[in-house]
Amino acid sequence: MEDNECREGGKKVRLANTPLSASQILTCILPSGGGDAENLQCILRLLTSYGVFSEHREFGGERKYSLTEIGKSLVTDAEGLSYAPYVLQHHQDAFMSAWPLVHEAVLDPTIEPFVKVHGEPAYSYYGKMPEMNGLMRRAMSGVSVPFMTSVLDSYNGFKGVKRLVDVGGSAGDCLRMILQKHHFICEGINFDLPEVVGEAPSIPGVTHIGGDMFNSIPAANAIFMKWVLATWTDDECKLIMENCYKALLAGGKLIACEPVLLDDSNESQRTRALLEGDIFVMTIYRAKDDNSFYFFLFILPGDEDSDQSISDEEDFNVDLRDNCVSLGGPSEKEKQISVFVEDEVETPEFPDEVGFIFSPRKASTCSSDEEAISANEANALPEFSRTPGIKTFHKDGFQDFGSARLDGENTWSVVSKEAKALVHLNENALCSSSS
Ligand SMILES: C[S@@+](CC[C@H](N)C(=O)[O-])C[C@H]1O[C@@H](n2cnc3c(N)ncnc32)[C@H](O)[C@@H]1O
Repeated sequence: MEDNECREGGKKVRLANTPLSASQILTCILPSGGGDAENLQCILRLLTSYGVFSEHREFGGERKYSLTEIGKSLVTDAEGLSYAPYVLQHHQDAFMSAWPLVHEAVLDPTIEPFVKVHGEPAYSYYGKMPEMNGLMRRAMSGVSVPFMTSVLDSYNGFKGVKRLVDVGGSAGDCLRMILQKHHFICEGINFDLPEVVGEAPSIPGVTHIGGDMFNSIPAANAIFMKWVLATWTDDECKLIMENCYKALLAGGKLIACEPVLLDDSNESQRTRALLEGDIFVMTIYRAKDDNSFYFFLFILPGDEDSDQSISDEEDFNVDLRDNCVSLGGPSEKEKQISVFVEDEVETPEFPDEVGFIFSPRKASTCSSDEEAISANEANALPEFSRTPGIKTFHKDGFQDFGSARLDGENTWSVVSKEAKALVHLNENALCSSSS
C-alpha cells in the first residue's frame, strides 16, 4: 500500500490529503486496532505548530489534520523518494551520541566529536554498518533529486561533456538526472566508496566505480562533485582537488556544488539551515587540522552557448588568481565559507605545492571531446570502466594517464557567473530542505 493510501472498512482508499482526525490516522497506522489516539493528538498538535500539519476544526469540533507542503516532503513520492530518510539519518543513535560532545569541537577542534565517541571517522563507521550506508544512500537520494531538478533547470555547464564522473555520487541519482537531461553525455561514472556503490542500483549509461577519491579518481571530461568538499578539512580538499586535476582530460572542468555560508548572521530560514548544516558537519565529519588554508570553489565552465567547454583562446592568458572564487581564507580569523565574487574576488596566496593552481595552461585544441578521450583513454581507464555495473577502481589502472595530464595542457579558470548560480541554487535548496 502507498503512503497516501489507507484501508477503511476493508477498502483501499486514496487519502488525497483529506483532513483526518487522530483516531482516523491511528486506524491507518494500526488497521487491526489498538494505540492511543489522544497521545497521537499531542504529537500532531505540536507538529502542527511547527508547520508539518494544518489543523482543521469546525465550530470547536474534532481536530483534523492534513499535510502542509513541509509534511508532504516527508511522504514518499511516485519514485519512492522523500526527505524522511534524511531526517531519520540525522537522528540515528550514532549521530545523536556525538551531539553532547559538540563543545569539544570548540575546546579541541583537531578531532571531531563523532570520532571522539566512536573512535573512527563517520564514513569508515558507516562502511561497517550496511544499514547506515543504506540509509545514507536513501537520505542523499531524497534530498538530492529535488535539488538537482533545480540545478538542471538553470545550469548549462554540462554542455560539451562526453564523459562525466560524479565524485562521491552515492547511489548515482545526480548522474542519472544529468544524463537524462543531457543526452550528449555518452558515459557517466558514479564514483564512491566500494561499499556505497556496491549496493547502488543499476542505471542505464552509468558505471558504478568503487574507490577512494584520496587515492585517485577515474578520468573524464568533467567532474561533478556535490556536497563532498564541505565535509573535509582544507588539507583534505586540496588532496581531492589535486586528484580531480589529474583525472581531468584536456579542456576538462570541475563542477563543484557546495553550501556557502553568507556573511550576515540573520534569522532567515536559509541562514539558519546553512549555519545548522555547518555545525552538523563540524560535529560529525570535519576536524580542523590546520587553519592556514583557503577553501576555494573552482568551477571550470565553458561558454554556456558554445559546445566547447574551456578551450577558448582568451582563456590562455587569464591569470587564474584573478579568477578564483574564494570561499574564505586565512584573513578571516576562523574558517568560514563565504563567497567573494567578481569585484570582491580576493587574491589568494597559493601554497607552492599545489602545482595545478600555479599553472593555468591552455587547453588543447581538442577538436572534439571524443578525440581527447580516445587519445588518452587506453592508458587512462581500466578496461572495465566501459561496462555498466559495479567495478572497483584501482589507482594503478591509470597512473600513466595521471602524469600525462600533468604534463599535458589544461585550462583552469573560474567563471563567477556560474559560481553565483550554483551558490544561489545551494542556498535555495538548503532553504527548502530545512523549511
Ligand atoms: C554528503 S554525501 C553526497 C552524496 C551525493 N554527492 C549527493 O549530493 O547526493 C558524500 C558522499 O561522499 C562519499 N565519500 C566519502 N568518502 C569518500 C572517498 N574517500 N572516496 C569517494 N567517495 C567518498 C560518501 O560515501 C557519500 O556518498
